[in-house]
Amino acid sequence: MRLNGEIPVGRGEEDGMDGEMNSLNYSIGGVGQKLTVGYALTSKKKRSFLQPKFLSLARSKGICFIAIDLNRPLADQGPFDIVLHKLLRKEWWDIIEDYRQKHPEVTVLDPPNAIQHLNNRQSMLQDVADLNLSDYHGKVGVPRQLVVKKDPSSIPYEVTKAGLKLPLVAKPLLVDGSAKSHELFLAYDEFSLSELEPPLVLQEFVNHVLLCLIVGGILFKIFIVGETITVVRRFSLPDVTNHELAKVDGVFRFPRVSCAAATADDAELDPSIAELPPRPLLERLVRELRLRLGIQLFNIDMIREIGSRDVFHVIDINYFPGYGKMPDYEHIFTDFLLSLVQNKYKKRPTT
Ligand SMILES: Nc1ncnc2c1ncn2[C@@H]1O[C@H](COP(=O)(O)OP(=O)(O)OP(=O)(O)O)[C@@H](O)[C@H]1O
Ligand SMILES: O=P(O)(O)O[C@H]1[C@H](O)[C@@H](O)[C@H](OP(=O)(O)O)[C@@H](OP(=O)(O)O)[C@H]1O
Ligand SMILES: [Mg+2]
Ligand SMILES: [Mg+2]
Repeated sequence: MRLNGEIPVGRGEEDGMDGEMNSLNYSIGGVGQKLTVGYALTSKKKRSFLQPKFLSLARSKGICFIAIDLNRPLADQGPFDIVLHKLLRKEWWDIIEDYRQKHPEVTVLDPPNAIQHLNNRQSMLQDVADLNLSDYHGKVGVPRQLVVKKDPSSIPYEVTKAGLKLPLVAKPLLVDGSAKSHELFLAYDEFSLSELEPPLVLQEFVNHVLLCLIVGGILFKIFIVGETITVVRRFSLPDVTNHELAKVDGVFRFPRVSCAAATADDAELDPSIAELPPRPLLERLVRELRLRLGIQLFNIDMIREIGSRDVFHVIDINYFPGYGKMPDYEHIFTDFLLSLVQNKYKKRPTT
């Protein structure tokens, strides 16, 4: 588990993949090993992930990145050892699934059906809930939540029927990498929720600040790259007090909190807030989720329940998150890519 400084990166617009072809092809550096990674990423993801320092380290280790041309059949490109992908286009899912089935020798990161499980905020947390991790160096659960598919007028009734406690965080049901899917609202009463546009997930807000700090609570962002776990601390929303709840009505859109600029790793924090979740708990959670989800590249957002030391809630899981801001991502990622191929060779029977 590493807790180094963050790598500053600018943000770009959210869009699909641009029309560029092979702009990041690199010849293989002077090492014996060759590894060809095809990538199909949004322009934003390319900018944040394929940074010059990473590409040059990869090149020195014999890893070559090739942009996949979406205007040509995938099977005519490569050959690739690994395909890395995160795109907004709907047509892509069928293309990559078909390719994966016809080319089992290529490691596709990650399988499209597994990613789709994380692209829906209802199914995303299901495996954590099913795991029922309690009494294992702590407890991990998920907040109670309700899905509203259509008819916002039924929300007040549904919220009361489900016994959900206010305030509620309203999140778009589907997560597709677009800015809209990250538009979140905090609702102080159930009636105002009818103003929002379904499909939505209404999630109980978990208070997670120990003292009434002005800056807000702390969120643990747990980055997973294969077997490697890296945890960083980010600032989160402040608690909602009962006094505030009684006084305020309405739904309020909140800005992107807990983004890379909200790093709390260098902040002077009360040790009871800053203490990371126990390592054995994280290892167990990640091992189980990797197995159940069938995914190698994701992160988990976790908060510690107010007043507890070891009760945690997972509130979000993201596929292929902003690794460009993960400390030491260059080394972690290149080692991971190389390990995939080494493992493949190890598994091959000798003739
Ligand atoms: N149930 C909750 N209880 C307390 N705080 C929450 C809850 N849900 C979300 N938050 C706060 O809102 C932030 C954004 O929520 P969430 O992570 O679900 O959104 P997102 O758009 O999927 O974010 P990401 O950029 O990580 O994909 C969290 O980092 C946390 O600070
Ligand atoms: O790096 P932080 O601040 O933690 O936030 C990330 C989000 O969690 C990811 O969801 C973003 O990836 P997508 O835009 O592909 O969903 C990711 O986008 P990026 O990789 O393009 O920076 C980031 O916005
Ligand atoms: Mg999040
Ligand atoms: Mg998310």
